[in-house]
Amino acid sequence: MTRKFFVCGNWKMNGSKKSIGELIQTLNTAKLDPNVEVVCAAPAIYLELTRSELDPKFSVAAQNCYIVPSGGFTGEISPAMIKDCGMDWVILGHSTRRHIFGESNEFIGQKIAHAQENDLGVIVCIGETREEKEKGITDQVIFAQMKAIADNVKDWNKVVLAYEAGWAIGTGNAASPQHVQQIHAKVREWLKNNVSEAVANSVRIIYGGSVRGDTCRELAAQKDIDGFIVGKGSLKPEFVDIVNAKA
Ligand SMILES: O=C(CO)COP(=O)(O)O
Repeated sequence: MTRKFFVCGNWKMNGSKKSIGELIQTLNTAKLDPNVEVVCAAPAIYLELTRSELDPKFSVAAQNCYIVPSGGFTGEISPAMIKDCGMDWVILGHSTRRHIFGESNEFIGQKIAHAQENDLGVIVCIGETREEKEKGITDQVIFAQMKAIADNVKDWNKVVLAYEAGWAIGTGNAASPQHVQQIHAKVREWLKNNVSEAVANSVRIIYGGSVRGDTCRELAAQKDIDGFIVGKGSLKPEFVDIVNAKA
């Protein structure tokens, strides 16, 4: 089964009209591997600007959403609004959301269910913190996250799983290709045992945590690494090299 390589630039809370405009120019004119699906996740306030200026061959993602269509939820945006403004994807469960904003597995599950009801693609992040890794509970943490995800997914064709080594995010040092491959293989095995073999074979599992132009090729060569979610590296021209990691 071939899984289309998937690279998401997660801009997080970065950029301005000027810098985003420049980044979009770079992406629109770059020579990119046509076999790669590329998604840019912009801050909510720049979503429409990004969608209108970025070449239609790219998708655009929101970085979060809420669990109901509308109402008295100051500061939140809904999947219906994200769709209404022309986006196809939303990132859910990013380690920022889990560990700075205290989102639980259960809450992230509710977000997944509601985003799917609105036909939004979901890029769902899983992964362990440094503390959890040191305690030796990585598998336990990831499988609990997977259970909350699987309990809420209706359409696996619209899910991309992102394994983010929490301890590698923003450090400049990615997890080793061997570590990432091992975790991705375990996640696939979990899917085979708890969802189905077809889903285990078809769902894309991408890696995040200090992916850089110079280290992405070795990661991309691993058999269960189907792409990347990229923070800092997605704000620079280097992102083009990461998209082209398999070319
Ligand atoms: O959190 C990440 C992507 O969602 C990774 O960020 P960095 O690539 O900056 O480590």
